[in-house]
Amino acid sequence: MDVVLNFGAPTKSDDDPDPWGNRVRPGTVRRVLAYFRPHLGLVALFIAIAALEAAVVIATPLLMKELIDGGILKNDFGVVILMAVLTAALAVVGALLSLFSAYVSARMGEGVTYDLRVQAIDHVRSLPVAFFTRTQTGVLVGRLHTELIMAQQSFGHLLMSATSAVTVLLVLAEMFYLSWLVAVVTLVLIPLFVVPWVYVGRMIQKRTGRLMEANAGLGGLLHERFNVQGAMLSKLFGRPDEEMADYRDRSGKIRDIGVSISIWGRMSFAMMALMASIATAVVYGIGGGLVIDGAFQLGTLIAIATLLGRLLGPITQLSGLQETAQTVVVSFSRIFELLDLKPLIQERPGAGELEKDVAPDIEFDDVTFRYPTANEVSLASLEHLRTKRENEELSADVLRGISFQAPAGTLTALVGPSGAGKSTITHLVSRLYDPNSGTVRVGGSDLRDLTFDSLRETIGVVSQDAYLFHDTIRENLLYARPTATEEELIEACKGAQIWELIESLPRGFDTVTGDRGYRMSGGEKQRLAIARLLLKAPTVVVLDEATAHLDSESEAAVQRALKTALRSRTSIVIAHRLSTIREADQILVIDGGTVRERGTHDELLAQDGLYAELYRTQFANPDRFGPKPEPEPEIDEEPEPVATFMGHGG
Ligand SMILES: Nc1ncnc2c1ncn2[C@@H]1O[C@H](COP(=O)(O)OP(=O)(O)OP(=O)(O)O)[C@@H](O)[C@H]1O
Repeated sequence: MDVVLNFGAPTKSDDDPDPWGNRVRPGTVRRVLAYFRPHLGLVALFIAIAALEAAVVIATPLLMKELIDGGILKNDFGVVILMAVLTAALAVVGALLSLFSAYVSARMGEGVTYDLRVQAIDHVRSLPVAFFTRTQTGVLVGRLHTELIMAQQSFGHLLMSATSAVTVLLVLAEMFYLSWLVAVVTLVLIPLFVVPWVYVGRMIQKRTGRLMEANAGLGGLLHERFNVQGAMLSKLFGRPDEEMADYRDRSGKIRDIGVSISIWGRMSFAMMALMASIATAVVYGIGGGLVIDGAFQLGTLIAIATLLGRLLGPITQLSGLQETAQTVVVSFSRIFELLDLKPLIQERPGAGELEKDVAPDIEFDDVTFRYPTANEVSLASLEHLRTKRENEELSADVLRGISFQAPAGTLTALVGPSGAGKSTITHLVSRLYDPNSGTVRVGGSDLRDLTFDSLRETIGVVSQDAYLFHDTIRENLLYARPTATEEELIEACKGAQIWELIESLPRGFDTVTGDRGYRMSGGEKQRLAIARLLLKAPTVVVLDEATAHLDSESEAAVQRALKTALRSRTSIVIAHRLSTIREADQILVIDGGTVRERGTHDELLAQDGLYAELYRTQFANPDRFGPKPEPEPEIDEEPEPVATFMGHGG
């Protein structure tokens, strides 16, 4: 059953180059069939209904034959009435059967699509962050949604083709039974009918592909230009006349293809009607002669002509069978391609849990790391801009032999030049990536031996540009802990120095924020992210301090918020502010992927090495480490036990 087919994406036109992965891999058909195993009952029911439907289709002409030959021509009123009633009853049965068949095929198709969709979404959810950094969101969503719908629709057509095949066979058999001569003539006529039909179908399909592509292109452009940042950029830097000309050009293309599709569509209808009329004329011509010759009676001729009418629809359905089957296999294959992408970071069977509410220590033991290749984490077909060279291209080691210990409840500051590897170290702490060699341990356990749940619970991350969902402030906060009470939310916001702002908003926690709605400043967003962290109450905090130049009020607020957030937790901070660096229990100076120097602020200054140089340059260039904090906020509070913050381990 395995096939190897060439294909372009179902939504693309023939001349669209599909750079990689454009082959259906062997085994796809078997895999598609496997999805039907749970629905075998429905499959059997569907086949039974298809056979019954076909039987109804061929029974009606026989009744008409009897009505004319046995009733009208013999002046038998009773037979006429009986046959007319039976014909009407069969029509009702046929209509009910076709409804039932539509229901069963939809249940089957939707069932298979449901299984595939849930499986694909679950799989994508489990992929590491590296996958999402490479893939284009729009293309990924298209794969999970649009292409799946296409698979389902094509699959529906395929099922209807199965019914059509049974009907065509039975109708032809009956025609041969009634008159082999007329049946042979009909068989000769079929190719004359099918060939132009297939040609017109291809024309329409090609143009539909182009239309979808043109629509997707315009849609993508509008999506990019009409979001907040895009609209702002285009207002500040855009060239309105040229941009409008581009929109007009694209819209014009969509209009032209639309016109062409509707003409070809009309042509296909006209052709169908024409061919049906010609075929009927031929059948009546030959059949009429045979009736005059006495070869068969008038009723038989009417029955044959009626059968002919029932033949043409299913034949057109079958003429697209190969293409439909190909679309089904291709669409499924593209989902399978995604399902076959192994997550680089996986939870080991039998993985353990860290002790809750106790700040653990963190240890890097001779860690070496390079970012994975494109092929290791993603699919070329989901990235528009991947070059072939990138597939296997190995990056240089970004971290080399990193070893350090961050004792429980202490603050470790990472400093160093841009591109030194500081963010990469934090990525390994939160297990966004695994090291290529060496070990990262939290609370004495290799991260690879811990469950994802335990890691999520233990480690809280605040990035430079905190992401907020387009939702209310309340929902954004509850995302960290859905069970938090109103009081806990307020307490967290107070700790993060953001409560005053929220309180001043007319709708308070119910203010909608995120990309649209109330747009928070950089400092406010980071404080809200800190509130989220306080609610989650992790025992390890990974923080990338904002480099953005905050005004002194925001700066002080963020600083106070951090003091609460980091208290008694084991913290790894990419530090940009002198105040944070001075408070650190140890400073690691990262340079070229190695720990170049380590110690406290005073020790490192005394060494007069890279740190001392960075320290000096930050005074020359305050933006690097944030504003010069004069006077510096002092940390004079004693560390508190971890579980004191709202009783949730913080
Ligand atoms: N996904 C990636 N794939 C390949 N290389 C990467 C990737 N992310 C980062 N790098 C490279 O790894 C090196 C270390 O990057 P990293 O972001 O850890 O530096 P950093 O010290 O945090 O820099 P900065 O202070 O500017 O944020 C850089 O050379 C960077 O270009």
